[in-house]
Amino acid sequence: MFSLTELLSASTHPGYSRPCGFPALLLTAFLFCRIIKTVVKTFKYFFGVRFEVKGLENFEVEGPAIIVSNHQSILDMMGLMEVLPDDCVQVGKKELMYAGTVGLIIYLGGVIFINRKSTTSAKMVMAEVAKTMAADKVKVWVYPEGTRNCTGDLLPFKKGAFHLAVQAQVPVIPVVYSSFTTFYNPKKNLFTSGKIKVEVLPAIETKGLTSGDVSDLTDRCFRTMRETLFRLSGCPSEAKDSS
Ligand SMILES: CCCCCCCCCCCCCCCCC(=O)SCCNC(=O)CCNC(=O)[C@H](O)C(C)(C)COP(=O)(O)OP(=O)(O)OC[C@H]1O[C@@H](n2cnc3c(N)ncnc32)[C@H](O)[C@@H]1OP(=O)(O)O
Ligand SMILES: CCCCCCCC/C=C\CCCCCCCC(=O)OC[C@@H](O)COP(=O)(O)O
Repeated sequence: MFSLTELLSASTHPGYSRPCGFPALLLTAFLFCRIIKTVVKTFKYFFGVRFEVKGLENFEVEGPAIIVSNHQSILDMMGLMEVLPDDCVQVGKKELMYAGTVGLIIYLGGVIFINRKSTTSAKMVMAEVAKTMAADKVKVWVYPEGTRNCTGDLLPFKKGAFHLAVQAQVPVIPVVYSSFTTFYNPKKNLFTSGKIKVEVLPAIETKGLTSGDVSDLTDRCFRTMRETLFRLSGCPSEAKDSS
C-alpha cells in the first residue's frame, strides 16, 4: 500500500501520473499550499472580488473527508484559497502539471493529478488515495463536475469523489460558490467587481455505505448543492443560462 506521502513524492504506481524522482513530500505540499494561499488571497483586491463565507465550522469533522464543490472558472482558485483547510490536497486534471511554472507550483502544492481520458487510470489513483488518506489524515478536494462550467447551473456530477468517500468511509463536505454570471463572463468580455457567496454545508456521512450506494450519495449531494447554488445566486428555482 502506498502512503499519500509516497504518492506525492516519487510514485511508481502505474496509474499515477506524477513524474518519478521529483520529491514533493506531503509536508512540503502543505507548506507550499500555505504560501500559495497567502499570495492568491491578495488577488481579490486587484480583481475587485469580495467573498462572503458561511459554514466554515462544517470543516471541523474528525479526521479526513472529501470536499466537493462547484467549478465555474479560474476565479475558483481565489475562492478555493478563501476556505481551503490546511490539511487538504486537490484532485486536478493531469494537463495542469504541464502548465509551465503554474504546473510546477501546483505540483509542489500537492495536487493529485488524474487522467480524465482514462477512467481505469483515474480510478486506480483514487483507489490508492482512498486507502491512504485516513493514515495521512488529509482532506481531498474534488470538483465533481469534472470541468469548468459557468452557466449558473451545475453539470451532472461524475462519481469519482463519491466512490472515494465510500471506499475511505469518510464524510463528504459540499462547498457551494454562488454564480459568477452577473459579473464574469469571458465569452462576453464581462469582468466587473462582484461578490461571491460561499457556503460550506454540513458533512454527509458515508459510514456503512457500499459501492451500491454511490449513485444515491451522488444524487443527494447534487440536489443539495444545486438548491444551495440557486439560493446563493438569488434564483431559487431555475438557473439563468448566461451563454
Ligand atoms: C502566483 C501563484 C500562482 C499559482 C497559484 C496556484 C493556485 C492553485 C492551486 C490549486 C490547484 C487546484 C487544481 C484544481 C484543478 C481542477 C480540475 O482539474 S477539475 C478536473 C479534474 N477533476 C475531475 O475530473 C474530478 C471529477 N471526476 C471524476 O471523479 C470522474 O468520475 C473520474 C474519476 C475522472 C472518471 O471519469 P469518467 O469516466 O468520465 O467518470 P464517471 O462517468 O463518473 O465514471 C464512469 C464509471 O466508473 C465508475 N467510477 C468512477 N470513479 C470510480 C472510482 N473511484 N472507483 C470505482 N468506480 C468508479 C462510475 O461509477 C461509473 O460507473 P457506473 O457503472 O456508470 O456507475
Ligand atoms: C481573468 C481572470 C483571472 C483571475 C485569476 C484568479 C486567480 C488565479 C490563481 C491562480 C492561477 C493558477 C491556477 C491554476 C489552476 C487552474 C485550475 C483550473 O481552473 O483548471 C481547469 C480544470 O479544472 C478544468 O479544465 P477544463 O475546464 O476541463 O478545461
